[in-house]
Amino acid sequence: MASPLISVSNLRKTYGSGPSAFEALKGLDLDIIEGESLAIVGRSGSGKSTLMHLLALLDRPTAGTITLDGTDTSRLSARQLNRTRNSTFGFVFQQFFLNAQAGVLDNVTLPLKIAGVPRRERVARGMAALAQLELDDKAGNTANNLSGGQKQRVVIARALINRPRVIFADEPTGNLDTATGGVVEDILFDLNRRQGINLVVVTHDEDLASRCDRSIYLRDGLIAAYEEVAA
Ligand SMILES: Nc1ncnc2c1ncn2[C@@H]1O[C@H](COP(=O)(O)OP(=O)(O)OP(=O)(O)O)[C@@H](O)[C@H]1O
Repeated sequence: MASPLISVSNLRKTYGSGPSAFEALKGLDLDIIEGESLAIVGRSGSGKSTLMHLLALLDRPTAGTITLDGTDTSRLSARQLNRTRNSTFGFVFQQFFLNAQAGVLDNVTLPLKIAGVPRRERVARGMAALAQLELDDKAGNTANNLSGGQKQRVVIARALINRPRVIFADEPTGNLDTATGGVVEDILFDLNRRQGINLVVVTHDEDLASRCDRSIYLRDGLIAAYEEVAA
């Protein structure tokens, strides 16, 4: 069997301390295999976003380990974590997190700017990413002047700009109508199949979950069930 890209062992996350402490994750074990698509599902409050934030190295666990490509991430400094996140992961969140006043191209190339890539290369790679999402004609627009589906495609272009190994998507179609959401889903699964980019999707949408290779169901901070979807 292929070695896991991300391996999680006895993962725990407690928010707060003392009497108000809340154990959101209670000891999870999970391997994410290179190239797979994984849905994280479960009721509100079951720990889905907490798990995704930890997997994406946006937050640190209270206990347990997350190994990325053989590296124990607890050994990385804040700076190394930032660099690893920026170079390895792309993010597609429900609320877009676009700078509404900035241009589409500037939004898409922001991760490259953070990484110190020179402007000429930023523009070339940004335009290529926008072309991939059929948005190159919108490069000069401000992000505000786009439809919901176009905004989510800009977010995907930005997620792709660093050629990520994993895209983390939190309710990626939550703010979109069914048809537009379907287009965004198709783009994400196409990237997974054609480019081998891992997808980790938090969703309440059963249809979206069923398109993933595998789902895990969280209940009260633990994995209650695993489900493989037949190819
Ligand atoms: N910063 C925080 N401080 C205290 N408790 C928190 C914090 N973040 C999350 N929690 C609690 O941890 C639990 C899990 O939250 P989480 O956001 O991971 O759930 P979720 O499954 O993603 O929920 P939803 O589907 O509603 O987004 C919840 O009970 C929540 O109230």
